[in-house]
Amino acid sequence: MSKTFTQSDVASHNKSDSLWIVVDGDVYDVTKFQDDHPGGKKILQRVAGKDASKQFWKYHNESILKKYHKQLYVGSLDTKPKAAAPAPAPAPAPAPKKEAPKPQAAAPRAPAEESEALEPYGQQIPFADPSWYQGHHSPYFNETHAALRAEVREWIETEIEPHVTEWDEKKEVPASVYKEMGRRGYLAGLLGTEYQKNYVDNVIQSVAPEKWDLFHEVLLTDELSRTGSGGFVWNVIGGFGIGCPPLVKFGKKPLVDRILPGILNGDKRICLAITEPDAGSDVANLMCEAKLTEDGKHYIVNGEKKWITNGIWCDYFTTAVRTGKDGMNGVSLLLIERDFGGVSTRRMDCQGVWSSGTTYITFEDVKVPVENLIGKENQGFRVIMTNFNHERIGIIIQCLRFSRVCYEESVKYANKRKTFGKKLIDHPVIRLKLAHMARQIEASYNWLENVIYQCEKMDQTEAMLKLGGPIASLKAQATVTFEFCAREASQIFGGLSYSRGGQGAKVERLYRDVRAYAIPGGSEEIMLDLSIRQSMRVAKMLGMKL
Ligand code: HEM
Repeated sequence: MSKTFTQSDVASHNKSDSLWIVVDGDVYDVTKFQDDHPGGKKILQRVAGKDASKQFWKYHNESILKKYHKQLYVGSLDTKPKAAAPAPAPAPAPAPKKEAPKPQAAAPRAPAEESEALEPYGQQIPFADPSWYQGHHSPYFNETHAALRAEVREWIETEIEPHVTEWDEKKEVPASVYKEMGRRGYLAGLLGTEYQKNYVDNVIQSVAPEKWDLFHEVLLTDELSRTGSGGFVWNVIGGFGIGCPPLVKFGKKPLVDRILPGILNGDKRICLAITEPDAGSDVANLMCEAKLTEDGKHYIVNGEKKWITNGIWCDYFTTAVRTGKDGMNGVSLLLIERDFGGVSTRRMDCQGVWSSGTTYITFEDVKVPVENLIGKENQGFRVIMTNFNHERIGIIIQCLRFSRVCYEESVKYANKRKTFGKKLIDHPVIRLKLAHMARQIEASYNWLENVIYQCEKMDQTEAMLKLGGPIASLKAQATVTFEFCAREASQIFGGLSYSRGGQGAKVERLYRDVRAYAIPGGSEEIMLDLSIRQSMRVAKMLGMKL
């Protein structure tokens, strides 16, 4: 139980050799911390023994208290109202008894039930969360999504968010976090398929595997992205989210059975290695070669891959290689294992997503058994194309939440910062910025919901044909929205988003992360062009009349 103090107890600790302050009814002993305080010790000494809530909130955001609470908190004022007991942390549910494992494709969703609006959730800042968080009706989200939301948000707010800035600066997230993603059963639900319950030790606590749908996947990625760090999100699901689905959907069963449990339980890491120093969006022209040995048992792989997310930490590389003639019909996918030897990885220095481990890879005479071929020889391009839709949807979800983070941070800051005698929010020019951010976020998110619903309803081939165009267009829409919101938020935060850390930390970081979303997975230019070309081609096939 925490200690209780009176106001006069606190007032007696008003000197630098014993310096206490009160923030929101909680008492902090900052005696030892004062020399390390980035804002200076004098400023703390001026409020020694006093309630410093007002001053504290002027200069910091919530994550500071979460981060320093354990180190500095000594008790609460006797006048502080008692809070309700926190909900116990979820213990992951064991996976059901294992049957012969079989990867499943997404099943069509049951017809939408007439939905009651869910209870409002979160801080109720208009447009800072999707509208169903504010008690609006939704045909897509129900109680199972709300339960998952509560579970993930609790974890992110207590264990992740307070450390994200530090991890970004260190360019690394502790390995225990990816492990925890597996332990909580999250990885098995992020593949664009049904929940892979037969391959994990623990299934997600709050949603029964048979109730899992693509909207749970959207929600999980969305809530992870509230950290406001592309580096964090890509660290935990970047390589996995694009490298693992081809294995699950097109890998041979013995290969899947052998390696998938290690990946989904968070013990092993996988990434997607397609891009090369000389082949980005132009995938059909990649050069990394795989030659079949004379006995037909192995491929010998030689070549380079560049900008590969998570590569430095990975055990497995879902790799695009040239096994045949030039162009798209000579491309195959191979699952390369680091243990085969001949695989070297080095970290690349990039503008953004610092903690994601962007990697340069060289393959030198790597001997890969033919059993590790994913899909059919020379037909890898189709697998890559199918995978692109999942990758792009991930990018869209993240970009839209990052846009919301920029907007939410701006709204909060605009409500406390005063200039020319008024709060920022009371200046019409600032409200106009917020309004332009919100309208783009909401329009894009509503389009995303529609696309996800179509993915649920269509089979894979139909989805690849009919949704390739809209998803490409929405990817461009999402990255442009993100860039706009990061820019406008930076203008609202001013100097605080120009320096790193502190109140503007999320905005400054996200501004640097923008290009990591606008370029990979298909640049905006390629996406917009493809959206029309692909949609026209499909419409022509389906009988478009011009
Ligand atoms: C529990 C007590 C406190 C802790 C743990 C704390 C921690 C920090 C940290 C980590 C920063 C670096 C910037 C950031 O990450 O936000 C900072 C900056 C600062 N703090 Fe504190 N602080 C505390 C109390 C206070 C109080 C009571 C005041 C004012 C009376 C204050 C004034 C400032 C100022 C002026 C800055 C510099 C802000 C800037 O760079 O714009 N701090 N503090």
